[in-house]
Amino acid sequence: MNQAAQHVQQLNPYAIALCATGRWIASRHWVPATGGNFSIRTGEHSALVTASGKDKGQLSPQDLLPVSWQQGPLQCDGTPSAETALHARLYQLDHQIKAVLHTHSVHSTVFSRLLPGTEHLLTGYEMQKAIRGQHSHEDSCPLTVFDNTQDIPALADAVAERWQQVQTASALLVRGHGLYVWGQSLEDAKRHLEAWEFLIHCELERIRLTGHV
Ligand SMILES: CSC[C@@H](O)[C@@H](O)C(=O)COP(=O)(O)O
Ligand SMILES: [Zn+2]
Repeated sequence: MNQAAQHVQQLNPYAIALCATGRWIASRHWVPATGGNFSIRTGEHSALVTASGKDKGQLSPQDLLPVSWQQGPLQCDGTPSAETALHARLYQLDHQIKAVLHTHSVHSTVFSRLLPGTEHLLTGYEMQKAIRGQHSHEDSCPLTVFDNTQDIPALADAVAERWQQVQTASALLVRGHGLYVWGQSLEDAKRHLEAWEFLIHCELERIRLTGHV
């Protein structure tokens, strides 16, 4: 087996795990119509990233493309997610991040459009403790909101500028677009995704019932 084939084989367990995660996310209806993208870190300056335009619930290992930013600019043989620059920036901002999941659920999309400002402070939910670093329902956890743009490097810059706040939630919202979560393992990222979807759903119900954002 040549070196390239060996490298691909070594990455296979990561790819298989991410494909299974994609099926679970799709079963929750959080990645309709090819929306969303996922990645898993494979080194200090590299990750496997979903190929652009794929159905994220029907991924196979060859749909996960090795991407490197070792030399600065992103390098990949193929067309990785249109949002790869944001994934790479998250890995650069925190070396402990091992997986990034981006979804387009109805709840996160609608919720992001109801928020007037650039952050939403969440407090009072036991489920907050599913977020790394949150220890009590009495804590307040800021979920940072960014305006949508097709300029992903600019979005990545905006995230870096507000990283101190953004990192508290292990998640961020892009208005009218969707949710990004990450974790120190794939399981961590999955837990953050499920917890944030639950919290966002609760907040939407609260807003519906009270009329107050
Ligand atoms: C189906 S439109 C969604 C895309 O514009 C984008 O936001 C997205 O999440 C998926 O893009 P992709 O390039 O497949 O990773
Ligand atoms: Zn998207």
